[in-house]
Amino acid sequence: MPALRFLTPPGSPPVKKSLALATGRASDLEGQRLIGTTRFEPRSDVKSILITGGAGFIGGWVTRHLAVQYPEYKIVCFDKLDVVASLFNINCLESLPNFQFVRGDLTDQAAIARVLSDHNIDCVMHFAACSHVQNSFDDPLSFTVNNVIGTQQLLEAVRHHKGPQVVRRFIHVSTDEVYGDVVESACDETKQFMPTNPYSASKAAAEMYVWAYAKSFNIPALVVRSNNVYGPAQYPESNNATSECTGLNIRRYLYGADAADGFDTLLHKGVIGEAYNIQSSHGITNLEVAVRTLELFGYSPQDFTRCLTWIPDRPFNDHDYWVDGSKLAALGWRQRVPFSEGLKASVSWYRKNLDSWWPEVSKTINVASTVTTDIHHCGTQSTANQVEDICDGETMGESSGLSTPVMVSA
Ligand SMILES: C[C@H]1O[C@H](OP(=O)(O)OP(=O)(O)OC[C@H]2O[C@@H](n3ccc(=O)[nH]c3=O)[C@H](O)[C@@H]2O)[C@H](O)[C@@H](O)C1=O
Repeated sequence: MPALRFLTPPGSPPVKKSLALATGRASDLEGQRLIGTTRFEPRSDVKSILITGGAGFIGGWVTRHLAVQYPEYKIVCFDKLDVVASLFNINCLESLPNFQFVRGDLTDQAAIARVLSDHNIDCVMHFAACSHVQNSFDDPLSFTVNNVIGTQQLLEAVRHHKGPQVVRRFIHVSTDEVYGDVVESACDETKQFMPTNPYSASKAAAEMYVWAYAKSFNIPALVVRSNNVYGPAQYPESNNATSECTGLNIRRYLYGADAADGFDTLLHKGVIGEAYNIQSSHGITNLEVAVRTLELFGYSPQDFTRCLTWIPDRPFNDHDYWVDGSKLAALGWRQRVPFSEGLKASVSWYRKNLDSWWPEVSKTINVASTVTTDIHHCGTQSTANQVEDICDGETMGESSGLSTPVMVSA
């Protein structure tokens, strides 16, 4: 099979090593491509889609999904390949004639302009961003540079892109975090932004530029604010599966395949000028995530307390992002994968692939035998009691009767 056609702007570091590593180890995936299930009638006004951050986690799921499900579209993945990205996320596409990878940085407007023109881009899906909240407390300005200035450089390049094709759809990937803490009841897309950390502030700022460019320069934009996405091929951001705060913070988890279906639905059916929440109905506490993960690694309840340690919490930690996803549901999207099955698929995937995806990380994690989970303690209930409750089934739980995740073999 031809090697991936990686085009890199002049002066970029050679990708040969990681390319050989990537293509050489495609077999580790047993040819599996992790994608969603939806396929719509291709749009007549879209031929060539630029996916920024397409070698990352959520961007990777959407890149694989669109490249495999839509041979009618040219899919151009633009990624700077920072530490959280991996060529393994896209090397399974190497044999597809409609897929192209271009290495480049969003803050380089000229590089973006070249890609827009060289590939006659008429649709942009903007995933590239610094996304790890914890890191934004330590290095907030890099989030401004990458997420705000990077988005504006992209908008400027799109604004000035006047090739034979102009951009007809600009899908901006925002986040549910722009709302800040949403605990009392589900919020819809009209809720006021109340970002509480440097990451979510940078995403809120980026959205403001998108809406301003839409108004002033007619950028045909729609915005997506998703709950937490999880699943195979997510960079393991910390050495342990750590969970901060009391362990009782809630997140609503969406398996990668369901997220890919959500973005696919919005690519084909989303209305320009609108924002859409992607809502997961599976809310679960950090502590329960940790306990469920330990169970999947074969630990028994008496081991849990030994594996759970408390470390300092984030400066501020949103308790929940309870969003209402009715607008997207009205377009026909449904969440399919229950958290229990998605977590099982994820754990099994990491046990098989972690050491090849991110060798430098896997050296610090002995995935096979040790999963220690750090829980931030600022609550009153002791770990043991909380863990007991979870083992006795007193948990957030999840809706049942959803089908298993889809993995397409080559
Ligand atoms: C939609 C957003 O999802 C992600 O942000 P979020 O902070 O909600 O996700 P995390 O996975 O970083 O944290 C979830 C939850 O677990 C705690 N935790 C996480 C990682 C870790 O190493 N230890 C932890 O204790 C954390 O305190 C949270 O309460 C995504 O990163 C973001 O881009 C989104 O847009």
